[in-house]
Amino acid sequence: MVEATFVVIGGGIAGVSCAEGIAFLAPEEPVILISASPTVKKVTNVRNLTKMLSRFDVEEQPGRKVFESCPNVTVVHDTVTHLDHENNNLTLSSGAVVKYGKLCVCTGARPKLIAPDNPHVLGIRDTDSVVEFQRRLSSSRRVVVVGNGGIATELVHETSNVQIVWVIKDKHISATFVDPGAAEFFQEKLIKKKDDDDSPVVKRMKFSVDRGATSVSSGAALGPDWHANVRLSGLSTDDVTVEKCCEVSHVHEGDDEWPVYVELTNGKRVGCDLIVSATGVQPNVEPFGAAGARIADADGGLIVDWAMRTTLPNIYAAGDVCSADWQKAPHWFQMRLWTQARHMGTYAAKAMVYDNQSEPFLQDFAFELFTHVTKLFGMKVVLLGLFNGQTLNDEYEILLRMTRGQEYVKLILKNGRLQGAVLIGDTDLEEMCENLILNQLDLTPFGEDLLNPDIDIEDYFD
Ligand SMILES: Cc1cc2nc3c(=O)[nH]c(=O)nc-3n(C[C@H](O)[C@H](O)[C@H](O)COP(=O)(O)OP(=O)(O)OC[C@H]3O[C@@H](n4cnc5c(N)ncnc54)[C@H](O)[C@@H]3O)c2cc1C
Ligand SMILES: NC(=O)C1=CN([C@@H]2O[C@H](COP(=O)(O)OP(=O)(O)OC[C@H]3O[C@@H](n4cnc5c(N)ncnc54)[C@H](O)[C@@H]3O)[C@@H](O)[C@H]2O)C=CC1
Repeated sequence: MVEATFVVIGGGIAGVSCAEGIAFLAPEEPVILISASPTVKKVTNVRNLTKMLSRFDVEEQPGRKVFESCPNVTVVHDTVTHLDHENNNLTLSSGAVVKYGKLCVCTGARPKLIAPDNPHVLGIRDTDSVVEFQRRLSSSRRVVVVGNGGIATELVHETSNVQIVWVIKDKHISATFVDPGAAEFFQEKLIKKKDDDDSPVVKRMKFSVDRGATSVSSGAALGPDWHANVRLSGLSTDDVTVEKCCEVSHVHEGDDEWPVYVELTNGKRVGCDLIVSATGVQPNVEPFGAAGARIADADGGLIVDWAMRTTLPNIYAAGDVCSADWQKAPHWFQMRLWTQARHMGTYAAKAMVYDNQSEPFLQDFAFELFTHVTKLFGMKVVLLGLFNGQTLNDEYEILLRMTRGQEYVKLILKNGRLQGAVLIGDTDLEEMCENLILNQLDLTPFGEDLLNPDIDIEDYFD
């Protein structure tokens, strides 16, 4: 049996940030990081766009290299198969037993697939799954993409030479991140230009709305721009058909024409070579058995309090595997994203080191405001605060500014105060919006001038 004061499970962003944080705060204490993946994720090149909004790169590196400057951290490449929380120990697939003083579970999540046992259904999570997708796509004429979140949006934009049937539950595309107005704005962006092709490729969009319808592998999740160096190309010509307000009701065996068919709740039957299920994630809690299930919420995430503590003694959790269950700041909520995985991992380290010590510690400022920067359809997208009016029960006003093909700015206001913002394109408004959400200044005197491009509103607030 090996033993360490601190043990972290998971070599993704949350686990590595947690182990790095402990190594910094408690350099004399032994730390063991256990990762099922041979490489671990290292956050590099952090660029702060505002006080709270940052961008970074993620590199996959051997664990030894990532922690070469942290002699108290040992990286073990193995899989945890069992937790004995009464005796504070873990069993690994090699049979080894690791005893912990404090444990942080950062085992991430895996794709929640619509038909997990069907060989024609694929989920995207780690490098292996992308390689598999790339291989299968290269011999595909038509792919059905199910889901309307980040992965589906990226795939529809990034793949070429293939017919795509995009099956979404909602009335508009990319609904996880944007409203119908921004979705409309993006449709024009489906005219894309690929580096490997001199002429622009025009994506034709056909929409079909059924208004009556109601609406795996052990690697770490991919990093930013994961598709940048991967050629995702099929065997046909570009064509995207969006099937709105519907779901897949059945997956049927194929015939001479198509290897597989999906039946949709709008009554259509679509033949294809491959189905990508981009339908969200499911936290990895299986190794924690009945105890894990007891301390998880309905979505399967390990419930954590404001100090990232689960309800089991000495066990913390961070990143995609956990479900935040504390009195949240008015403009923050959880989404399973890498900035949150990083903040949670770093903050769990602080909680693990300082818990039970007389020195009190406060919750990190990162949990005051939801921030996310990403790219959708090749455009910069910044999401701040209650960007979709979350928790406001439709009691808010919207201020909108749009320049076709260039920018889309949506501000969410309640009682004259800014609650959230969607900033698409190079708007340069992120800092101002962040400040206005945090300080809750009454903006009523400005009216619509808040978004008047001829008035430099930032001068008022500096
Ligand atoms: C295709 C794709 C694109 C994405 N794009 C974005 C984006 O643009 N912006 C964004 O913010 N987020 C994005 N995300 C989400 C982001 O990647 C995740 O939220 C984040 O990486 C989660 O980090 P994590 O450390 O919690 O989990 P993971 O990265 O999943 O890491 C979990 C780790 O735990 C290990 N593990 C699991 N079980 C065990 C076990 N039993 N024993 C030992 N080790 C174990 C795994 O090997 C892995 O190392 C994307 C995700 C995907 C899949
Ligand atoms: N740019 C970004 O920020 C990106 C973030 N991600 C993150 O990676 C993770 C996985 O991404 P996604 O799978 O896109 O998850 P997601 O949670 O973003 O979206 C899931 C989508 O699937 C739909 N869905 C769920 N069950 C369905 C069903 N049975 N039939 C049809 N549709 C169904 C939901 O309505 C939703 O649109 C998420 O945590 C996501 O936030 C992924 C890619 C890019």
